[in-house]
Amino acid sequence: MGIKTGADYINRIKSRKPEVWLGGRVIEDIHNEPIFKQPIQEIAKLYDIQHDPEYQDDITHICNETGERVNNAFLFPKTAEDLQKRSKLFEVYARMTYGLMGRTPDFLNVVITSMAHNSWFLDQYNKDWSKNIHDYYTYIRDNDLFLTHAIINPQNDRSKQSHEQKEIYTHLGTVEEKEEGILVRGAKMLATLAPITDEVIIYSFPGFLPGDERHAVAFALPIDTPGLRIICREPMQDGTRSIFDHPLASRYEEMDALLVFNDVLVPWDRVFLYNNVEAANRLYPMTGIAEQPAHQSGVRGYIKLAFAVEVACKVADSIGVDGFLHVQRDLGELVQSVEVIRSLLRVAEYEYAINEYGEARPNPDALETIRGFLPEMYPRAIEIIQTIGAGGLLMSPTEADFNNPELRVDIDKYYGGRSGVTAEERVRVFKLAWDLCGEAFGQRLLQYERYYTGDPVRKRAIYYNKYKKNKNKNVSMVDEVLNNPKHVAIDVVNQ
Ligand SMILES: Cc1cc2nc3c(=O)[nH]c(=O)nc-3n(C[C@H](O)[C@H](O)[C@H](O)COP(=O)(O)OP(=O)(O)OC[C@H]3O[C@@H](n4cnc5c(N)ncnc54)[C@H](O)[C@@H]3O)c2cc1C
Ligand SMILES: O=C(O)Cc1ccc(O)c(O)c1
Repeated sequence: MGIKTGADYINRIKSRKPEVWLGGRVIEDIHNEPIFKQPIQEIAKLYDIQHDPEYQDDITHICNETGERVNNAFLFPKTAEDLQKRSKLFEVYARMTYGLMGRTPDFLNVVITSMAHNSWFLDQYNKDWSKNIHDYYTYIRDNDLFLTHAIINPQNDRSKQSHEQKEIYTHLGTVEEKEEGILVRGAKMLATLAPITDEVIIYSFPGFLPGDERHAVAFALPIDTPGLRIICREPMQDGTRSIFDHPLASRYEEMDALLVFNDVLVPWDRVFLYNNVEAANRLYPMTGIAEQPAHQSGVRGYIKLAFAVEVACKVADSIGVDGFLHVQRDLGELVQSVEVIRSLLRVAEYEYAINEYGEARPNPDALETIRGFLPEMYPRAIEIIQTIGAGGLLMSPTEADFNNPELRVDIDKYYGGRSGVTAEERVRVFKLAWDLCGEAFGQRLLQYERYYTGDPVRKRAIYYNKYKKNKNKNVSMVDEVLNNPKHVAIDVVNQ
């Protein structure tokens, strides 16, 4: 067992019956639901290219343990070469989806790999937990499964801890221990792509306090486990819009969902952490599940930013405005922002460190800096597309208009771009741009970039506080220039 095909993935979707709610109804046939059809095809492509000689060596390897070919997301990174192999996988998957799908299978498969690789951490608390994550890693690696995750509590009252919410099981928590496992109840968000995945893993960002014990759990389950209800947000498209009119929104929408656990049984062998506030708070910082997937996020974000920047340049060129100085200034800024992220990724990959457990981790400062700046650079790219495209972004005729011969003459005349750019060429670029910068689809992509890795405000504050702590340990240049006699300047004024 090892790499699977797109058809294998689609067959798994067909055989599962998760309880998915969308627009007030239960979706009986996920595979044939128009809203999910195209995204399923996009994920299937990622499975298929594992078998394509053009990509295979870049994104898969032979597993030492089984001798089977498996995806590079399952590699325990021990060397710089391993990090490069992973980076190549992230880049190939991101290029296939233009960085617009954030939670392709590589993301969570890297999370699971990282947890399993660092199972020494769980060992300190409970040997069963570390065995469970190892077995789970082997299971998803060998069956090449696709996961979603939900690590945030629903936004009820953020001024209170989980155990202080109005009702005790608003945030997901353990109800009781059973012979077969633990019974869990309550909700967790925001599970991207949940309806079209195989499994879900639950863990949490740190933030538990004493009293939150019942909420301090981590586990994984099949997505169609009885009692697990998936409530989808309103779709950004209806699944019937044409690729001509919505070249991106018609293909790359990632559904997001709230997960409600109605007394769901988690078998003991799927429990990775339970009833332990300290372990739950340390899981994220200690098991590499911040840095390793942040490498994926960084590469994917780089491709998405580069794509948006190319769209901005094409919009400007197609209507002949890129000769104006202020437009060149804005486009130059965007091209440089792509270079900043590309350079940070190189630092992350080349200035890696091997920890005492033999795991290679990309440079965390470079990754954290990407996390800090992408949520500013990507919205800026979108804003620049909006200001360069201006009114024209709203004025594109539809595919049906193009197909009507009575209108076509006017369309060809009045919708053409600068010399050499036909009406169809210009309109197609503008429709692409509108999907990114105007449509609800594009607004979600923006929101994703701001929040996929947590609240950017608190992330920056945490980073600053870490810097301050380390800075105090090192020699301060300011103290040195003021106090070190070797560096004190001769006081020429008073001499
Ligand atoms: C499109 C999209 C897809 C996502 N996909 C996933 C996914 O697949 N899986 C997953 O688990 N998560 C996913 N996330 C969720 C993501 O992890 C959260 O959005 C993120 O952690 C922020 O949490 P929140 O949205 O609950 O915002 P909140 O934490 O509620 O923040 C709301 C506002 O209040 C402020 N605030 C709240 N609490 C505090 C505090 N204690 N101190 C100071 N300020 C505070 C914040 O600064 C912010 O301005 C996704 C998010 C988006 C937007
Ligand atoms: O922080 C990152 O950039 C990567 C990331 C995002 C969301 C997660 O759930 C996670 O474990 C890691």
